Amino acid sequence: MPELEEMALPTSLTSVGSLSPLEVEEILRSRVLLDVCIALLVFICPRALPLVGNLLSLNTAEPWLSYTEWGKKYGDLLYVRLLGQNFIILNSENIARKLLDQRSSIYSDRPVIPTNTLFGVDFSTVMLRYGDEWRLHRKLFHQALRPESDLRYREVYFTGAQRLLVNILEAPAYFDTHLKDFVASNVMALAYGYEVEMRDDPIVRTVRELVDLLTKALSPERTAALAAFPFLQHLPDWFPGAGFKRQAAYSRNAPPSIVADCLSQIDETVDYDTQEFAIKAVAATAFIAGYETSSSLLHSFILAMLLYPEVQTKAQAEIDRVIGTEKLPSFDDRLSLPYIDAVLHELLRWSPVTPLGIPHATTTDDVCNGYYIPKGALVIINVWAMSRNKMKFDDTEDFKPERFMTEDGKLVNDPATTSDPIFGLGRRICPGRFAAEAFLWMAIVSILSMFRITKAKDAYSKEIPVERKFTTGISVHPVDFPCWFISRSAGRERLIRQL
Ligand code: HEM
Repeated sequence: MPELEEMALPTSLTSVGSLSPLEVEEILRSRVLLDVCIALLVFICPRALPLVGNLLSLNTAEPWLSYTEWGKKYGDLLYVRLLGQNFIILNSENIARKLLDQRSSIYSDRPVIPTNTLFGVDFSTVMLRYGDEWRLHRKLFHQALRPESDLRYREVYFTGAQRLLVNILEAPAYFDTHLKDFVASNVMALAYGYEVEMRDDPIVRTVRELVDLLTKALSPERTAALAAFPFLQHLPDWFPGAGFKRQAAYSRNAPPSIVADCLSQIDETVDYDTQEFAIKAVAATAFIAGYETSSSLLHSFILAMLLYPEVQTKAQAEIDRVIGTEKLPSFDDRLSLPYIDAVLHELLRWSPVTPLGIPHATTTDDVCNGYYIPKGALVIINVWAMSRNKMKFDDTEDFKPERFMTEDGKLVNDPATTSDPIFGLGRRICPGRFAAEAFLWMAIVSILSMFRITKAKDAYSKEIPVERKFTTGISVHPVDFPCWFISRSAGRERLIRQL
């Protein structure tokens, strides 16, 4: 494989970790890093396609298991040069905070990834280069999704959770679809103030298919198929709300949403078109960025409850003790339910949905701990390794909410759930984190209050084993598994059936 020679480190750079071609190959076994690389690789050098084929044939099952090893083997900062592109991999939270938080003016760009343009999603906040357009997007997100705005959406999350429970009661085998619909309804409400139908909403279905396609698009083997879907370049027009034009007055009476908030704040005297395009883009991004990540986490939550029934029992005991067995939990109960918050925090740690974050890029050269980091380098946040930091957490593969509880049963406050590296770092940190953690909490507490989740049984009444397995890609999702939902409260069932 002669091309691998090119991956060796150039002597002009002070290498962070000096890797032999074999070691580089080992790192490339990670399918997720590969996903990032391939998109760039095909862009930088189309002739590299045969190499892409070779790399894809590597054994890539459970790639993140090796992410924890990188730090141990190569240190906190790892440098890989691949076909002319510099990759810096941050393996520890300390170093990541030092660079991305404290030197955020250098580390807040994004690499140019050709799939975005091909799929017509280059408008998305997530992949915008560091500059004025991105700043305008962040301002709009901040107006709509800052922590104080959360209160306005509580009713939406609560109603959505009740619908989720009804859907699971009626068609438990499709729980994954119901979880996705729950997330979709929240994100649609956040973005557009749009109230989705109880089940199988046509707009949600269309957008869900699109997001599925986009998630797959980031996987390298699909790159070749991109040119086949030029219609996706018209993506923003597919979204509800895209038809609005100069309706700022109308929006003031509309339900709260990103679009309504932004329209009501629009400055009609300056550059209206730029602002209007940014509002559409921000709303569409909210769906793309929030949907897959949040529904994957909820699917992982069900998996964790199956694999750790003792955690489920403890959480349900807390709910029944605090609110009784007849009432449905609401946000007013949150402070009295610390263990449920610990479950949420542990879920984020146990199942980092984007194990290598979303790559940042440097805007100028930098030096860190005596190492030279070049301008334009791709900066990968090894979230997986951070969540497996043995200095911070013991038994890292176990689901143990107790690690976020004090001995006297209080929640450990520091750090807050929303500052978990799963939401990224620095200026590009996820602006949807406050909303996401609120509606995830609502879903978790509602499901636990209503159902005992157990392993499914086969025709011989034998439990069907469940394993913790995830798909690969830039964001990961648990592989489908069967399970049963057993109603635990006739009183609660009556309440939600009144809907
Ligand atoms: C649990 C669910 C979620 C997770 C785990 C998550 C995770 C992330 C991560 C890792 C990033 C990249 C941060 C970085 O570059 O350092 C990100 C960016 C982003 N997320 Fe989220 N996210 C979630 C939910 C949401 C929701 C619900 C929304 C919107 C309503 C949202 C909107 C965004 C946007 C707009 C960006 C791009 C920020 C930028 O590039 O400046 N996310 N998210």
